[in-house]
Amino acid sequence: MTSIQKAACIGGGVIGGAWAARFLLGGIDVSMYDPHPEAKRIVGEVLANAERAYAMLTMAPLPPKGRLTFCGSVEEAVAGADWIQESVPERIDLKRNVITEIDRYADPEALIGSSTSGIMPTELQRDMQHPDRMFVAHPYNPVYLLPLAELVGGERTSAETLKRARDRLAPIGMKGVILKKEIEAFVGDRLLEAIWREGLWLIHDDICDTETLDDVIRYSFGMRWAQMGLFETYRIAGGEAGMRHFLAQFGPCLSWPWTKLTDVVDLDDALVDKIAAQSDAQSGARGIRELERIRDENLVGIMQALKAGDGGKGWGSGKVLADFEKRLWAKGGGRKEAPDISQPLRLVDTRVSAAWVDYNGHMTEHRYLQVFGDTSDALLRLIGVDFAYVEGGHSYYTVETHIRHLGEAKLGQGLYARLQVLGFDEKRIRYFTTIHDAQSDEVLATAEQLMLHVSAKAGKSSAAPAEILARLAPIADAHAKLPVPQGVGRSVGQKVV
Ligand SMILES: NC(=O)C1=CN([C@@H]2O[C@H](COP(=O)(O)OP(=O)(O)OC[C@H]3O[C@@H](n4cnc5c(N)ncnc54)[C@H](O)[C@@H]3O)[C@@H](O)[C@H]2O)C=CC1
Ligand SMILES: C[N+](C)(C)CC(=O)CC(=O)[O-]
Repeated sequence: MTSIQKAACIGGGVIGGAWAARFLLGGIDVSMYDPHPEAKRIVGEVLANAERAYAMLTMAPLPPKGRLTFCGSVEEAVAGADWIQESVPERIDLKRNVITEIDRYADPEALIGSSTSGIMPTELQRDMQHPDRMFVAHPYNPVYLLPLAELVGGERTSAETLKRARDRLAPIGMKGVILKKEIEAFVGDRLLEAIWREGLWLIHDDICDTETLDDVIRYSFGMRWAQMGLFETYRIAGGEAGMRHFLAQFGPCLSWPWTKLTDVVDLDDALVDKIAAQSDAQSGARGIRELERIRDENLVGIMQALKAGDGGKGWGSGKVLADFEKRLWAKGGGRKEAPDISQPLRLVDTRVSAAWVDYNGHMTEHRYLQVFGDTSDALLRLIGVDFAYVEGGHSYYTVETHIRHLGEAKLGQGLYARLQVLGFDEKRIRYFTTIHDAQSDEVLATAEQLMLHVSAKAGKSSAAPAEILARLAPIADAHAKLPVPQGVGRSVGQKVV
């Protein structure tokens, strides 16, 4: 699979800045051109929020962050780039001129994507010398978290270009979907436009205010749509008879007056004032960056939940995240330098994400187990029990865990975990892990655990092969020289009655 080596972002506002963050956090150098006098500050703030979100999103080893360079011209920015993303304002004349300028200076092999929300690529590529490599890559805000890009070719885009674009997005955790034909506003914005139009009418006609309308979405079908789309959801709504029954039952409603879709609401001053005032009352107490952070925390939580879907394989955007992490582990998970085995192994560094915090305002108990589990996985990778090993039919399963909670961890707090091997034989590994506050090193929790080597096919324990045991033995020997950690062998000792 090919990957992007160097990206150029032309336009660094809401979308261009977030594309830059997606590339940079994917380890890709970015050259940015945006004449806005505050472009550096704006992009810097978007990037800071993106880095915060990634710290919560994944514990897989991200590549070293790419280098961001601000350039004085399109020509300078596109030099050496193999993916160029145009994200200037939604005006056809401006976009066409910018894309034609990109085309003039870019490497002929470079891919040129436009972030346009609705202009047909045929319109945008009209004046290009090499239009075959130009397409729409329509992303969703925030680009650094939401994985989708609609890939749309124009009359002169080659089919190969769209395939190459899709392949290059996967390594940065994105899912490119190729549309069969171009159409204004593509698929996503056609659907959003319908709901947006209807929403404006509902406010105009005083049926509800903006807050009530948003509540209707987020407490109901908005939650459904994060995990299943329109058709799969309605198939289920058809009951056992499925889609045919759904169409038979609700088809006739389509000709009832359930929509004002074809009418365009007049956005006159009165309606603009009304919507702005309601929106201020709803959300004005918080700044945009704060709202972005809240949105990002929620999205991270949803994506992590979806990563566990479908029996742990990942579902929807959670599957894209799982695949992204698989690639990261395959690339960077096997440590380059051997760790210092004379001390308990520092195997995981992480941060408390919003989804980990419970009603007591601190990290909830099962997230400790998640960090302990991630630490066990890191030990296994270290001794050669990686994805390929598991796919080969063998693994280690945890069969016993005793956790002690000694301190609290709060939202955003940095944590790290250290693991000491207590003993092993051909089937078992016994070990002790401590979770620490990254600032003070204070121990917040400990776990004593036992893992068993298994043959997944046979469904029972089996002896680990010699090469795995040979990697484990020096660690266990070194750790045997360390003092036995406090808490080893503890059970729930306090008598309550
Ligand atoms: N905001 C959104 O939710 C989404 C927007 N889009 C699309 O992304 C594109 C950009 O939209 P936003 O980022 O929202 O707009 P924005 O207004 O936040 O950013 C546009 C940026 O382009 C810069 N710019 C203006 N002329 C330029 C030029 N000649 N060369 C380089 N930079 C120039 C501006 O200084 C500004 O920073 C549009 O095509 C929009 O339809 C796509 C998906 C979602
Ligand atoms: C409002 N918008 C048309 C610019 C929205 C998009 O294009 C996609 C999104 O992120 O909602």
